[in-house]
Amino acid sequence: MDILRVENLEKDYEARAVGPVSFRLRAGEIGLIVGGSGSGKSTVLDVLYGTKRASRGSAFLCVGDGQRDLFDISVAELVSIRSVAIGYCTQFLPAIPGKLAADLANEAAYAETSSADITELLDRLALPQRLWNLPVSSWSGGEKQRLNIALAALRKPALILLDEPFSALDEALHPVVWSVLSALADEGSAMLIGVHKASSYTAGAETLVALD
Ligand SMILES: Nc1ncnc2c1ncn2[C@@H]1O[C@H](COP(=O)(O)OP(=O)(O)OP(=O)(O)O)[C@@H](O)[C@H]1O
Repeated sequence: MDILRVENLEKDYEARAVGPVSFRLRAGEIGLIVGGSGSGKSTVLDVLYGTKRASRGSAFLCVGDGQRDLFDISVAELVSIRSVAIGYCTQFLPAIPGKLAADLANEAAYAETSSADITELLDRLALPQRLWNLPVSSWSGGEKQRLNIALAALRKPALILLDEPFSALDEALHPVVWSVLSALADEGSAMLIGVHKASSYTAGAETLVALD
């Protein structure tokens, strides 16, 4: 089943930045948007999340029993759809001063998620306990990036957008993060990941959009 169907997405700034781009993403599929710096990966993810407006095109997302065009809905409906169906891991976690990882994780998790499950996930992502009671604003870039992924993994939305999820991580952590993303896909979340290039650890993910 297609969870997302994008048709002729275009984004212009002063000049054309992206498109037209069309692709489909199935439930449980990991799809890549591949392209060099400045090719438009973040722009595609931003317009799907609604932080930027598409200039033309459609993006049909399965919501409940129907489909909604993310480019043709009210702000209120977009906010409501995001809260249940879309997660966005940007390259940088906008940390609220004073917020602890434990607070963020508890807010993201469903009521039935046990604290042992949260602990296990943070451990798997190599986020040791010594960090949990430190404000997230003091964490390193790579630690924040992994926490962002942990928060998405706890929410398990139908669609997760990830912008360069490996950019601040050393190579040893790439398969660690990939295994968490693969497990999420196995549970049914579809993922769209912007990366500079496909690599060995992204094996199994299809390149849906090649930009340049
Ligand atoms: N608000 C804006 N106004 C004008 N041009 C913009 C704006 N935002 C992005 N661009 C341009 O659009 C193009 C695509 O940018 P985008 O950030 O999507 O690229 P990217 O592939 O994600 O790059 P990177 O890998 O470096 O993060 C770039 O040339 C960028 O300068």
